[in-house]
Parts: sequence; C-alpha cells; structure tokens
Amino acid sequence: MRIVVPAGGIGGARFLRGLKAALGTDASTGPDQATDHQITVIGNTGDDITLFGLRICPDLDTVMYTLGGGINEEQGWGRADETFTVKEELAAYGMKPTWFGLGDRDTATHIVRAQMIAAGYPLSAITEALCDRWRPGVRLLPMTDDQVETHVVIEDERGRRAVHFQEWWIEHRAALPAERIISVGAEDSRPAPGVIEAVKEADLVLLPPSNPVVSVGSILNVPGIRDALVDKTVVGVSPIIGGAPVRGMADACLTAIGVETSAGAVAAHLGSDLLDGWLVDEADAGTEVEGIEVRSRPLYMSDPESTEAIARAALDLALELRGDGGR
Ligand SMILES: O=c1nc2n(C[C@H](O)[C@H](O)[C@H](O)CO)c3cc(O)ccc3cc-2c(=O)[nH]1
Repeated sequence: MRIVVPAGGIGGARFLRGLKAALGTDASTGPDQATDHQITVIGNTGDDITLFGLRICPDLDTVMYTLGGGINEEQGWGRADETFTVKEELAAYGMKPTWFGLGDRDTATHIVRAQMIAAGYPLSAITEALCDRWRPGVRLLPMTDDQVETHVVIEDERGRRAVHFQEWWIEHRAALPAERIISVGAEDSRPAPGVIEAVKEADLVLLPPSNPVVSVGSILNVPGIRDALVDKTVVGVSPIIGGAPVRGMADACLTAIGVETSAGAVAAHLGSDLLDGWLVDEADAGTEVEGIEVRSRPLYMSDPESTEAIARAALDLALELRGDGGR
C-alpha cells in the first residue's frame, strides 16, 4: 500500500513511528527490503532557518532522526547524547543569536547540508543523501526545493516587525501575539521532485497531528500540493484535544489566523474538500464537521503501543472511506 504523509516535526515524526509499526513491516523503501508498503513523507520546510552560515531544517531532521533512531526522545527534536560546545564557543565570540539550541552532533548534519547546497544540490537530493545514513524507512521529501520560510508579524516595544518563526517560537515561546503568519516565498515555490507523483500514486493520505498552521498549513501553501491532495482519500488526526494543543503552541498559531482552538475548528479550517475523515480524542466525542466523517478514540501518543493504535485507526478509517475495507 502506498501512503503519503504530509508532516511537520515532533507530532508528525512520532505518528510516523506508529504508522511503520501498524504496517507490521519496516516500511522501508530500500532495495534491500521488499515490502508491500511504502510511506512517502512530504516534510515541512517552512521552519528552516539559516544561522552561522548553516541551513537548518528542523522538521526534516526531526523526522529523519526520530525514524532513524537518533532523536533526543524527551525533547522530540535534536540529537540524543548531544553536547553544545560549538554553541558555547560561538557565544564566546559574541555571535548572535544565542537562543537557538545548536547541538554539536546536529551541527554535522547542517555542515553536510551547507556543503551540498554550496555544491549546487537541491534540498531533495541533500535530504536523500542524509537519509542514506539514517535509513528512516520512509521516503522523506521536502515540500519544495525552493526557499520558503515561515515569518511572524509581531508588535512589541521595538515596534511592529516580522521575525523568523524560530525566533518567535524559541526566543519568545510564541507568547508575543502573532498578528500574521506568512509563508515567505510560498507563492513562487514549486513542489519538490516526486511530491505530486507520490500523491497521485498514493492509495491514501494521512495527516498526522502536526501543527495545522505552520507545519501542515505551510505544506498546503506550496502551489499544487493541496490541489493534488483533494483528489485522494485523506484522514487526519486532530492535534487539539479538549480545546488545547497536545504539545507545542498550535493554539498561538490558530489564534493568529483567527481559528478557534478546537478539534472541529481545525478540521473545518483544513476543509471538507481536503479531509474525508478526522480522528478526535474521546474528550471531543460528538464533534461534527460538515462533509467530514469524524470518529473519536484516545489520541494521546503516550507510548509506542498507543501511537501504533492511533495510526492503525487512521489507516482503517481511510480504507473504510475509500470503500475497500480490505487490505
Ligand atoms: O524549543 C526549542 N526548539 C528547538 N528546536 C525545535 C524547533 O524549533 C521546532 O521543533 C520546529 O521548528 C517546530 O516543529 C530545534 C530543532 C532543530 O532541528 C534543531 C535545533 C532546535 C533548537 C530548539 C531550541 O533551542 N528550542
């Protein structure tokens, strides 16, 4: 079965780990492992940032590290067994910013990426090369090879200005109200090679509980991707439980775009032309959204078993809505 998963960082990566388990085999696309399942991830690159001459791709790296076994499990981002000597030395030189948690092991990934960018490789080729090491067991495609960055318009004592999403997210903890969230460059961007084809060939599409604005939303902002997805059976998993985000600060993002922080409002925002099915937590049982089949079940991805069960439920709902309950 060919499954496409547009994904952000932490929530998306954990859901993908559960999906691989639910499929029962290591859904590897590697030639060495014949399998009848193939997962293609369309990774969000709107969080990407250039710092100290390095191009950092948080959501691609989080998926790659999580599925490849190198993630810092408690944090959900960055490498396990990390040290921060480079970060400390940069600060000693007075380099800014100091708020970004640049780890030494993680820096090697960014150096490889920066070197390949300098040699003219597109982000999709670079991501494939990095995945040769990590073997995530999915095909990881950036949403685009073009530069698209999420910037946030805020107003504080320094006046009204746009800051990079990472500054708003990490330095300000999204506490400063975002007047606008913009995918800078999205209108001129094109889907990365293989993205549209993967969607067209997919048997079904699953939307993990990623941030609906800055992760899933950014992917949908790349012209052509949303149009391709609406033709497929799409089932999403709500990132909001009982009126609050499961993790992160999706509520601050939803408020910025005038969407209520509720499982139903997020589904309605994503649209009934895009979503065929929507899983909500039991706390939100009874949620109804026009044109979308809503089902409730426990949605906390608290351990591998519960995460696998959530992925299994999303898969089963998609197969049901496709009209072939079979495998
Ligand atoms: O809250 C933080 N998130 C950090 N993140 C997470 C990141 O800001 C967010 O996870 C995504 O951009 C949003 O999903 C990092 C991710 C990376 O891949 C590399 C470094 C960081 C550093 C931080 C950090 O210092 N603080």
